[in-house]
Amino acid sequence: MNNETTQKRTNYIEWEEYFMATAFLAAQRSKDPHYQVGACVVNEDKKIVGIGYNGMPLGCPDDDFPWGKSAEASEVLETKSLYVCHAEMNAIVNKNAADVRGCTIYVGLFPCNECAKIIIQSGIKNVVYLSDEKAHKPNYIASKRMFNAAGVLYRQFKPKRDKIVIDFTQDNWEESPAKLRIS
Ligand SMILES: O=c1ccn([C@H]2C[C@H](O)[C@@H](COP(=O)(O)O)O2)c(=O)[nH]1
Ligand SMILES: [Zn+2]
Repeated sequence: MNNETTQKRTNYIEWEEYFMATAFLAAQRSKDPHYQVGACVVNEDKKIVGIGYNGMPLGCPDDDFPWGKSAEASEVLETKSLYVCHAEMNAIVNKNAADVRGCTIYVGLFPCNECAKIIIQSGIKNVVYLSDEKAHKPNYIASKRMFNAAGVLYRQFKPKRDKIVIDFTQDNWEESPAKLRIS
């Protein structure tokens, strides 16, 4: 008996899950011991045109620059804050399209004021974020003020599932095709 299925799969991830998961995968490249942030820029045709994560600038070795955060004002040069490129900035400068006007940026953490400025100036029109845990801080309040004034729409991503797990072990491709566990 031929039990080949002719129906399409139904357990596939939705576009928004795909873009946010791409941002989260990029975040796994981050060397920041406290925050791993990823960002994914998507155009109006649902094509990914830029990906980035928080990291040291090109030519600034991860092992030579500081990753600590708190310090006396006199020691600020030995904190990451003066050096790290934020995920949003990297995703925008890494773009593989002429520009990112009208795009949506998917990001794990609501953008800070510096990223908000770059987002606005680049022409990105929508921000989809997961965490807003820094919302009480002045620079994040400033981000919302600028987005509101500039007409950049922002909304929180509400995941329909807790996990998307990528598993590279592949015993039998046909019997268990995509080793992507969704829960
Ligand atoms: O818009 C943002 C804000 C922060 N990040 C990254 C940069 C740092 O590595 C961490 C923590 O930020 P702090 O300013 O030290 O709190 O998160 C980012 O990528 N994008
Ligand atoms: Zn930022």
